[in-house]
Amino acid sequence: GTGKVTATPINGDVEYLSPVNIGGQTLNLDFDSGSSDLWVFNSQLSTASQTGHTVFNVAKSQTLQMMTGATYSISYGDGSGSAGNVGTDTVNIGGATVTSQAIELATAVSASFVEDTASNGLVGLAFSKLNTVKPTQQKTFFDNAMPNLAEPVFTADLRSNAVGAYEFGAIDTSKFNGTMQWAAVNTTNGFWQFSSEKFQVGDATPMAVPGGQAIADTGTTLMLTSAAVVNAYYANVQGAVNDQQVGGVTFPCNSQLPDLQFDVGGSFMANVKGSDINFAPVDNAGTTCFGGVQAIQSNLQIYGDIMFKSQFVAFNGGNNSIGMAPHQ
Ligand SMILES: Cc1cc(CN)n(C)n1
Repeated sequence: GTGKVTATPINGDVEYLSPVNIGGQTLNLDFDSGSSDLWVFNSQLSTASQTGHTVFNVAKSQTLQMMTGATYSISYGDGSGSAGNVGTDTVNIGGATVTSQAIELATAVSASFVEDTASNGLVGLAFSKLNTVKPTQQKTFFDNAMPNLAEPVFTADLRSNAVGAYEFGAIDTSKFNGTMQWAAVNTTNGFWQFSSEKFQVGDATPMAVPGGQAIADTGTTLMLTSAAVVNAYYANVQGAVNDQQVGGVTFPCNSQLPDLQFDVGGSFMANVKGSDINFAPVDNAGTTCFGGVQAIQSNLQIYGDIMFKSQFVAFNGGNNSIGMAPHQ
């Protein structure tokens, strides 16, 4: 079968939320190709933590079965996290259904999750080896669904300030331009990881990347790469400054940002539109804007939603490859 759900941008494309049916209850969740736990806000949480959220009511599901002695605890690159117990239930994502999916039920969530009332949990879509359930590690929705999918794939069609889609089991060729190009994924670290050794602005000299590896991460808002690449890119932008106060590079909102090409698997260069690199204003007047490409100190670069807004991406769990093509 196949399944398709909307991916709705929240608060200026900070995250994208999709409806998921769990045991008959529908919650808006954040699909995260950079982690491997499916966890939800639920009726076990303190009233304070539940405030503003749609929670999964553990008493109301006819099909929820608690997994005795199982717990989870996860923390993310941005310092957020959650922990709790575990059950299994039927999960239906736009028609793709798994009857016994591990549902991780938060009993504690970090402040940033409580404050983010649009999101009621995450659906981890990286590799199951990263799943945090103990004593028995659990499989992701995609791993469980794959045998029954028409094709062992899911795609991310994320749009700038517009509703996009996640689809399981099919690649909708009407959603992208030209031929999709594919690269090998290295699953050793449990991510959708591929080699990405260089960036290029226009026809300038390509910039090398330390470590030369990147992950495709729908759960990260920005595109995070080396400081050297970030500085070289924004050197093309009049008035760009690295503003410690704000926490990264800003520039005048009316800047003409150049496109940025990045290497995928050593086999092709994919493009990020300059317009997508203008992430958001930092001041009320909308004079100064925050860059969508920012620096991290890591040999593993993180290509988040800024990249997905320019590229339609297919994740192939059958042969562990990643496909990209410019959105239609
Ligand atoms: C909640 C969450 C998910 C991710 C990316 N995997 N981050 C950085 N934060």
